[in-house]
Amino acid sequence: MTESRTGTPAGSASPAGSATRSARGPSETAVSPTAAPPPSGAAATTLGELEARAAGRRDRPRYGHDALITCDRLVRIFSTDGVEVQALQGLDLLVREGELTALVGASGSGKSTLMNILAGLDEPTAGAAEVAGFDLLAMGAKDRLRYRRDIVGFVWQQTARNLLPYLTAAQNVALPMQLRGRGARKAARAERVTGLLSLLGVADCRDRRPREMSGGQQQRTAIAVALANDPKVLLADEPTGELDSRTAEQIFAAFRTANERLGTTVVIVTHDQAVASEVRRTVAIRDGRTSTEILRRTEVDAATGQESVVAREYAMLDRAGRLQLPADHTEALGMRDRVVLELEADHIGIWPDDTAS
Ligand SMILES: Nc1ncnc2c1ncn2[C@@H]1O[C@H](COP(=O)(O)OP(=O)(O)OP(=O)(O)O)[C@@H](O)[C@H]1O
Repeated sequence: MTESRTGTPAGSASPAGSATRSARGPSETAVSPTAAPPPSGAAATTLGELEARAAGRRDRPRYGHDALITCDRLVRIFSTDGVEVQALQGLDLLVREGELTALVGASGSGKSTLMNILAGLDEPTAGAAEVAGFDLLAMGAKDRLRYRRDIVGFVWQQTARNLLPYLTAAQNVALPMQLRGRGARKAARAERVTGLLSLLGVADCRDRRPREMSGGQQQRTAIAVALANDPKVLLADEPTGELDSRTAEQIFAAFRTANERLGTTVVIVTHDQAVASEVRRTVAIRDGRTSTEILRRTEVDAATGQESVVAREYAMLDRAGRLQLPADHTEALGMRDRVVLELEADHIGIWPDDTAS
């Protein structure tokens, strides 16, 4: 430990803060390019340099420019009987087109709140949210309707909520297309219904009503309904919550099929660890913010040619430079309230507050 370390509240470390004192190493500029004072004797920053720096910032691509879903410091506050609950507390999330992402998190962490906002069913209190070019805070009633009909499809946990009980599977799938009321003719619609039901493995259920189907068949039909109008994004909130683990696996396979065969971007909220570990990207939400992310990739052993999936966990650094440290890490080292940071050439060290004892 050296004097250059900076105390920072534990669980929300701000590396940008540490760079101001620990000004050394190649990563210094990447962390806080403007914070370090010029070395003594160095020429003061010229007006030209300042202008060039400002122009560089102007020309930087905007946050989320290449993402299909962008949540930028999203806040949702619920007020009931004078009590405020901050369900989302500045959540950042980017999802690129074609991704299949699982969202996990403890009960009450804000997952459903986020899904309802992305589905266009609820509006955030502050921040920005954009999906496929639709600004979810600014869109009017007409755009909201078009957004919910054409851009997003939704599958709920409760199988009964996804399908109309008095319609057959085929009629349920045809309904969103009929409600859209333009484009495809009747024959083309019927062909799409048949195609979706067989893609999802429930062609044999086409003339059955929901009560004549198993829970798994109902959820697969629900995915077909959600895909009827060829949405860009398919959202699902605990879609396997009411199913046994084998059926849950089949439902998850159906989401994967939609993702791989139709190119639909899929975001699934799940408690099911087996489901979460099946996807390439799992994002964890904690206290209304994205906290950690697990990325999985396939590696091929150069010697044996054998393939294996390698998972790596990342902590999220938000746009304000805040880093959420996993609770098991901070608890293991007795980190509370403040930690000590040190900027090194290729990493930032974090230590428990040595004045605490
Ligand atoms: N309509 C509402 N009115 C008041 N508070 C709400 C409302 N909806 C959600 N909340 C609160 O916001 C917080 C986040 O809730 P949310 O349902 O998003 O969590 P979750 O992560 O989906 O939980 P679970 O896994 O149990 O479904 C909770 O404290 C919840 O009580």
